[in-house]
Amino acid sequence: MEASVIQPSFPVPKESSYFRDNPPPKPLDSHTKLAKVFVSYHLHSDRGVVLVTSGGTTVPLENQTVRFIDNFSAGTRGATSAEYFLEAGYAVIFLHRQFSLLPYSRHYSHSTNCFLDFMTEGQNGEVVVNPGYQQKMLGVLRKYNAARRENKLLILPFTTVTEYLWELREIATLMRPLGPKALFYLAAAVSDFFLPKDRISEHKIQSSENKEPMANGSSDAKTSGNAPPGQGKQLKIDLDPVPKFLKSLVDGWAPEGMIVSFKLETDPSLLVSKAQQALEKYSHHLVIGNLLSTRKYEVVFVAPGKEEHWIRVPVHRRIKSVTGARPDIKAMKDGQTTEQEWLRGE
Ligand SMILES: CC(C)(COP(=O)(O)O)[C@@H](O)C(=O)NCCC(=O)N[C@@H](CSSC[C@H](N)C(=O)O)C(=O)O
Repeated sequence: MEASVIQPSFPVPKESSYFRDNPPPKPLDSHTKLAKVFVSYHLHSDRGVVLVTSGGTTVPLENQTVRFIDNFSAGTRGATSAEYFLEAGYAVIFLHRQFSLLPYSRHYSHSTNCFLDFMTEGQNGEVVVNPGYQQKMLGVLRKYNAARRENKLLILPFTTVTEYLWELREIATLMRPLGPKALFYLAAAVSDFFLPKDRISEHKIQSSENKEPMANGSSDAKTSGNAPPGQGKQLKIDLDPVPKFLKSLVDGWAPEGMIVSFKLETDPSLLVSKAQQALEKYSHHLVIGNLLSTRKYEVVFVAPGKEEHWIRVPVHRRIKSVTGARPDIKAMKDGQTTEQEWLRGE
């Protein structure tokens, strides 16, 4: 199937119509109750609370979702930053894409750095952490247990962009009494487009000729036209733009909070200007710009009235996330590779 996205011809839906037409997620009530108790506890402890959002949002193509459009994010930025906020004394609400990386457990995930690789069977059949990892793992475990013991970390999941926006609005509104002690650190990779409820197929979109009629007669995500012989039908998807919620966050949901948002680009020539545009458009306190290819090693801070400020991890301290390889400084010195080529090779 070929997919081609038709640029939306609809005006951006206003926030109220979006939340009217796209029902709240089922867990919202329970999440809201947990967040309310959490915020109240830290409000009375006079402690700052950070809402860290992390991971990518999905746009389902069917109600009984088989296919969806995803925004790239492993959750590393959000999970790592949450740990630093906790160490700085903040309480953290970690609103994350379900199954993406979490604070502390991110060090020993199921895939990279698989936790089973650090364990062996002891003499009495007990599970033992290999001596070489005891110190580091103990440090992570102590911080994790302290965050839980002191009730300083609340972890809430989302999956779709609609779930994310409902959760963000509810939690931001609950944080309003914190005033300037509320901080929003928006590292989640949020969809700009979505498929409205009234135009989504109930069942799996069929790719063959004998496709089921669309559940409600409409068929925005539909197969039509013939692909080259021997292939299935083409899939054409007509998406609507998601409301510009970053503005609402400042104007309505949490007017006194401090807001840090992220701008993700792939074209270096666009990054700073797009981050500056976002800063002016949304009146945030800081926009952190990053490129997909170098996001682990460099970011640019764009703040009102200040020159752009780059922060870079020195080349010799960089490790490839997948292979764990360290940079080939000699090859770079010999001109056999450049830093950018090395970075892109990860
Ligand atoms: C996702 C990453 C790159 C981290 O990666 P992992 O460590 O692998 O998790 C993060 O640093 C980031 O840029 N996050 C923000 C990405 C993003 O979607 N930014 C939006 C702004 S938020 S979506 C804003 C909405 N459309 C509106 O205009 O209101 C953008 O660049 O446009």
